[in-house]
Amino acid sequence: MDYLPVILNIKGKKCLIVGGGKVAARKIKYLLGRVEITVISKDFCREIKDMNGIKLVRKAYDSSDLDGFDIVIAATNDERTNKQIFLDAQNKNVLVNNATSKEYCDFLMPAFFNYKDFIVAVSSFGNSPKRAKNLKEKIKKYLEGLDV
Ligand SMILES: C[C@@]1(CC(=O)O)c2cc3[nH]c(cc4nc(cc5[nH]c(cc(n2)[C@H]1CCC(=O)O)[C@@](C)(CC(=O)O)[C@@H]5CCC(=O)O)C(CC(=O)O)=C4CCC(=O)O)c(CCC(=O)O)c3CC(=O)O
Ligand SMILES: NC(=O)C1=CN([C@@H]2O[C@H](COP(=O)(O)OP(=O)(O)OC[C@H]3O[C@@H](n4cnc5c(N)ncnc54)[C@H](O)[C@@H]3O)[C@@H](O)[C@H]2O)C=CC1
Repeated sequence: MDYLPVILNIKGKKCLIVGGGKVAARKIKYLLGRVEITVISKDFCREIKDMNGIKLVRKAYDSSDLDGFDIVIAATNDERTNKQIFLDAQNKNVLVNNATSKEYCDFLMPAFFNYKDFIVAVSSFGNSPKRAKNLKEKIKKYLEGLDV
């Protein structure tokens, strides 16, 4: 497992999300109000359309779309496009997360929650995101009422 857990400082980073469905919407919410966000997609779900403070660009992904960004999240439902985004990002030194393949990610998104002065995050190294989510929920319940 060639992974190292880190806490990424995203302050001032320019973030691109490719894809406009529910998975993109969830990942946008993690960043919303904290960084500059652009979303490129062939179409956008209602939840994304209703978000304030993000730039929406209706188009199919193209390699030049990455220019000027620090971080990209590939969240289309087309694995080939997401893999292409990963390859382009590697070429351009853009940090990349890919919603359809752990193999083509620089970083994975853990299941996480804020707790008091902490953040608690759980990863299955991409092997079982649903179980990571379930474990997160159990830890959350366990911590309720605990004095840390
Ligand atoms: C590798 C990774 C890349 C990344 O996205 O960063 C990835 C990849 C994939 N996820 C898939 C499926 C699902 N993912 C979720 C949920 C979450 N997935 C998240 C992270 C990650 N998912 C990264 C690894 C995390 C780790 O290390 O464990 C969470 C934790 C964080 C977040 O992204 O928000 C978030 C919980 C948020 C929360 O609530 O806390 C659910 C359940 C649900 O949506 O409720 C399902 C349906 C599962 C089912 O139903 O069985 C598929 C198959 C798609 C398909 O087959 O179509 C792939 C692709 C593949 O596995 O190759
Ligand atoms: N990582 C994760 O947490 C999870 C990942 N998934 C996977 O993530 C993928 C996306 O899921 P949803 O958001 O539910 O899909 P969706 O079908 O709702 O949305 C896909 C979006 O990608 C856009 N798109 C497709 N090709 C494009 C291109 N070439 N250029 C620009 N935009 C393009 C579409 O217009 C659409 O807006 C699915 O393949 C699913 O299997 C699903 C659940 C959780």
